[in-house]
Amino acid sequence: MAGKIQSLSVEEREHLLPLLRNAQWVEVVGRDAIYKEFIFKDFNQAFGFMSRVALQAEKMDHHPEWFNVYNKVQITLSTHECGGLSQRDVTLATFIDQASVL
Ligand SMILES: C[C@H](O)[C@H](O)[C@H]1CNC2=NC(N)=NC(=O)C2=N1
Repeated sequence: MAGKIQSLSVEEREHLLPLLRNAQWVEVVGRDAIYKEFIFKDFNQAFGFMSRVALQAEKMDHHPEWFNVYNKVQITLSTHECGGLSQRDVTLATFIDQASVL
């Protein structure tokens, strides 16, 4: 197994959280996690997006918590291993944003 995943440091948070907020990710209240809602034209678009994210999540071995109804996909990212936000969440969030506009 790879080394322990580190929670984001205070300095990393000061740098990264404003970037995530600019991209409409919000910090979850009461939990060290980020959340964003995506709305698509229809279920087909939403599920295509989810398929792209699923393949990447498997590659990264880092998986979103998500909820889908029809054209809506709500996603929460956090790293269980460190009990909060890690660089992996930032990397996956960036991928997810790119995958949402394909
Ligand atoms: C055993 C497996 O590698 C771990 O449970 C992985 C899988 N996917 C994961 N996904 C997320 N979001 N956080 C984790 O800590 C995590 N750990």
